[in-house]
Amino acid sequence: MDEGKMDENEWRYHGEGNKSLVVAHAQRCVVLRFLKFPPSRKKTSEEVFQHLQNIVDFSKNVMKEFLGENSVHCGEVVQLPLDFVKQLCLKIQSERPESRCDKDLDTLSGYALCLPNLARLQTYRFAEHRPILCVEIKVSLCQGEGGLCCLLPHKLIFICSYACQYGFLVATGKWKQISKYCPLDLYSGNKQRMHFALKSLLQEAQNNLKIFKNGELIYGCADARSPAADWNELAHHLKPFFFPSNGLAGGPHCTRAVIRELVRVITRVLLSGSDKGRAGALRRGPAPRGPRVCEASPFGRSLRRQGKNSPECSGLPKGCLLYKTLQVQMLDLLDIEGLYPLYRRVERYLEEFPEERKTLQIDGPYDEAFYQKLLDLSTEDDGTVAFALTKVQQYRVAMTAKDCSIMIALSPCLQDTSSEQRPVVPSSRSRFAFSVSVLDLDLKPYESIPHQYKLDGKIVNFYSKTVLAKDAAVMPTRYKEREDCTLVLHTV
Ligand SMILES: O=P(O)(O)O[C@@H]1[C@@H](OP(=O)(O)O)[C@H](OP(=O)(O)O)[C@H](O)[C@H](OP(=O)(O)O)[C@H]1OP(=O)(O)O
Ligand SMILES: Nc1ncnc2c1ncn2[C@@H]1O[C@H](COP(=O)(O)OP(=O)(O)OP(=O)(O)O)[C@@H](O)[C@H]1O
Repeated sequence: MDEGKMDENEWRYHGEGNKSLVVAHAQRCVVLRFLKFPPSRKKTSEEVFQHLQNIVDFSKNVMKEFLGENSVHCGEVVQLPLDFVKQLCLKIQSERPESRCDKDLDTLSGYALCLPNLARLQTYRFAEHRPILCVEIKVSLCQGEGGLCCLLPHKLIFICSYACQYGFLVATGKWKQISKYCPLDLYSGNKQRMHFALKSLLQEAQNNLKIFKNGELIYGCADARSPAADWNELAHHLKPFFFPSNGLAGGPHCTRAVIRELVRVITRVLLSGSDKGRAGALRRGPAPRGPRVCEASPFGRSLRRQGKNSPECSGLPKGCLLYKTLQVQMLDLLDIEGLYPLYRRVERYLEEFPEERKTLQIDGPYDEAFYQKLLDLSTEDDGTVAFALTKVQQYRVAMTAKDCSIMIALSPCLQDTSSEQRPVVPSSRSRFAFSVSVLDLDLKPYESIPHQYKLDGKIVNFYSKTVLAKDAAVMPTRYKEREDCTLVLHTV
């Protein structure tokens, strides 16, 4: 990219989250990822540069190590002409969803990240000329055992932390309605449960699912408050990919068939082995944690009705990206209640020795030494700041993996599949070359720990009150269906 000759007309709005905004080049397979800040909180150019460089270093030295070379794209920091950034900002403003406009794109520093456009191409080296379908899944919280345990009249049940949080977010108005999606189903490795999770995401995409065709968003909410998407329209877009040469008639039968194919292909891709990463080698204590069954998932409830109440072992193949992200999510050997006192220990130390913040690598550099310390999974607290710090850093990395997105790109194979350079996944009427990547691997800031602690307290409070008050108006429908809880016990 020639940063000297930038023309805003060659770039278009692509998407944004809470902290960054992405624009894509109209012809080339690259994106620019800008930071966003609240209007009152501007940062200096040096701070923005350092923040972006930290993102690159963390991807390169930590996440690439854990998740593998091919799944993580670190990108590079680029400096752009300020005039270009200002014009670009004006050009895209009208396309931004209203709910994201509480923060402004950083137009002052001139720095951004340049990354491959994962919605358009499959690997860095390979420029695509074929149609590309791309599915982005924000996996969301999937702690092995995080969540709430409730004591019912006859049994103890478990609600995963995702369901707890979403029940809370629906009640507080952030999301329209509770989704049937449960990360524990997606991470179960059981095909039926994974199909159910993916269909649930397709029904209620919220901020968890987006589908792009040739780089354009065709499905999923650009805005939390967008109306529900239409399966018939989605099937119309997908039909040429999954039923290329047959005259499958339109209508509900066709829609179902196309959606079923999509769900099957995505499941196969998610279960496929990817390149090496060291997450699988993370040593754990005697009882390995893994996804169990969540009461809030209709699938989980039906398993319980069949008497399959005990946690299932994770059936994910070790080489697949889901397995590796799960291992990183489980780096938090302590939940937030256990971690908070350790965070306070580090805080007290920093209050006394503020100059130590740098040596402790609280805000970077995220280098090889930082990575090595993450591998220490000991749980015996010797009362030191070093122990507390390791747990705090592991917690931050685990939170990052819980909030990342997986991007799956599918491109129909040419007749001669033997010439494919990449792995191939079959569907019933076609074959796709595919790639799987991970997005949004920005390390959660140290300061997010008190936020998590407060949020956790609010969620527990919300559930205690909701369950105990049996408030039919606030209680999500699927909790209403079951017996009332007599007591919400504790977070686990
Ligand atoms: O605060 P939470 O738990 O609601 O999670 C935030 C997410 O909200 P969600 O629960 O998915 O609706 C939030 O997602 P949205 O912006 O709502 O799509 C972000 O992922 C946020 O991360 P960051 O601040 O951008 O690093 C997430 O913040 P972190 O807590 O992971 O830092
Ligand atoms: N390299 C990329 N290629 C294609 N699309 C991308 C790329 N990086 C980001 N995007 C798109 O831009 C969107 C916003 O990016 P990202 O998730 O990194 O933002 P964020 O503000 O960090 O998100 P969050 O709110 O989850 O923290 C993504 O959902 C994805 O659709």
